[in-house]
Amino acid sequence: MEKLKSVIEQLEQGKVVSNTENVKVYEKSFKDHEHVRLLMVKTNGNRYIVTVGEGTLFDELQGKNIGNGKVCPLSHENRLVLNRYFDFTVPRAFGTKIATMGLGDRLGIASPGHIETIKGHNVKPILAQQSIRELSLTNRTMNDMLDAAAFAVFQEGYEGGYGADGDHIKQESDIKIALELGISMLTLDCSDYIPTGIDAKSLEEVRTEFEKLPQDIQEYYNERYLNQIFDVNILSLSFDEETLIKYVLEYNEALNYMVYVYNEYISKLDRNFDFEISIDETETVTSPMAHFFVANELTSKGVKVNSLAPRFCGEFQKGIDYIGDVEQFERELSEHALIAEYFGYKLSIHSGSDKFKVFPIIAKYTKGVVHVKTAGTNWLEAVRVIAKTNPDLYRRMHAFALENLDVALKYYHITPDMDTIVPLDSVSDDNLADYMNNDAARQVLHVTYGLILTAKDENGAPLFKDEFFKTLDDNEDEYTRALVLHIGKHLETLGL
Ligand SMILES: O=C(O)[C@@H](O)[C@@H](O)[C@H](O)C(=O)CO
Repeated sequence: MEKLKSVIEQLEQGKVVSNTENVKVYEKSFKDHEHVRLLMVKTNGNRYIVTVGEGTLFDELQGKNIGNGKVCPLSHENRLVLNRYFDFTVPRAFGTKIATMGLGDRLGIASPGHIETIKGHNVKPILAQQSIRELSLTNRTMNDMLDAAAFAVFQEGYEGGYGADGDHIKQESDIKIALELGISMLTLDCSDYIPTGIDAKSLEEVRTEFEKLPQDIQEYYNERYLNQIFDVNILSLSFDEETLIKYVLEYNEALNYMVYVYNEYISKLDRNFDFEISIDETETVTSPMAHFFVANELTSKGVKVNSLAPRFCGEFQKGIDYIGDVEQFERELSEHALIAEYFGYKLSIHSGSDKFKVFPIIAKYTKGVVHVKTAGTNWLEAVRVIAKTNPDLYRRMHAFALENLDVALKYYHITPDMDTIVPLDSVSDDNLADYMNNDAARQVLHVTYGLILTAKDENGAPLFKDEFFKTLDDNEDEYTRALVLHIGKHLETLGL
């Protein structure tokens, strides 16, 4: 702390503060706000906001008084203070007219690199984006995610606006918490309400199930869809009995939940908000017709969505390129895009990490109005930095990931070809980062992140976490460069 005395003095005198041997200064964070000066610095691996001046902002920030100033940790309480005084640190909604990119940060340290990455691109960043699955696997809270993003925008002096997505939320209790904490976007995951296997059933089988639904529901759907033609942009859609019945059986319950959540929570918010519907994390592929059916029902019930994530044909597995028939994908995506445009929301592409084969197709049909989510690839870039800068740690993490893969497969669907992973003892330190160019190794490291970050030794001490964060902190510029390169490639291929 004493090392920060001279920073305080220089701030008081209105001097430009520069790095010293012991203190890294985040120059872009400097703010002079109503007689209070603030600057973010790092010393001994810890970041602080150093402040001098007088007034309520100075008084409200909590920290240690040194000389005439104060050294404030990046605590949750101090984040709330920044939110009250600096609007740009508060997450905001972006509506349906501009592209947005979900930049999930499982570590809470990637956002400075993401902010650098989006410069010069036509996209707004959703810097805070974590699913309940990710938060529980990493032992983090929604507030940890929000704090990290707000401090990152402050550190980088980024005033262009960012979003915070409560991603893949299923339970009502989690919706309530996330909304109260100030998220600007909610991704409602309806997969628990979408039964699988309906598509494979015969007309007779599904008809029997349909007839078990209340009479008024059956009539409602029959009247609305049978013997009708729907003109959707250049598409002309009509439903036969079997198709309609299957969609009703697949989506009726999910639709009820979407409508309920919208009426109960989203429509009552007194702030702009991005509401996303996700029907992607299920084995039931969303055909363009099914997409239309869901969207048409939502619209008729007054539900306003900002984006919708279908389950596309083929496979969007985590951390690797698209698997499947690219021509079929193009045909279907073009229709999904027309449907989204017709209803006035953005198509949302989940598991958007590394889908380079299909990004140009997505770019062509969504014409710069799309939402793409990434998360795992940002973690994998951190792992790449570890492989380059701390080979010994990488080796231990890699071995641990292979040993514990089975546990991680309960949470993620991946199909890595394990035979393509070169044995660790045959790879020199200089080549360890090449594992991050091998699909199977990427996937193994991708899905085991939670296990790696929470593993403990026999004394209960973190097995990797502390060393992992220290290594990345010592190499923060390297991590930023890696993200600029890799996520930059995403943005360029997406034409954003
Ligand atoms: O791993 C997760 O739970 C999330 O990051 C993803 O499912 C997220 O919604 C996503 O699609 C990131 O690519």
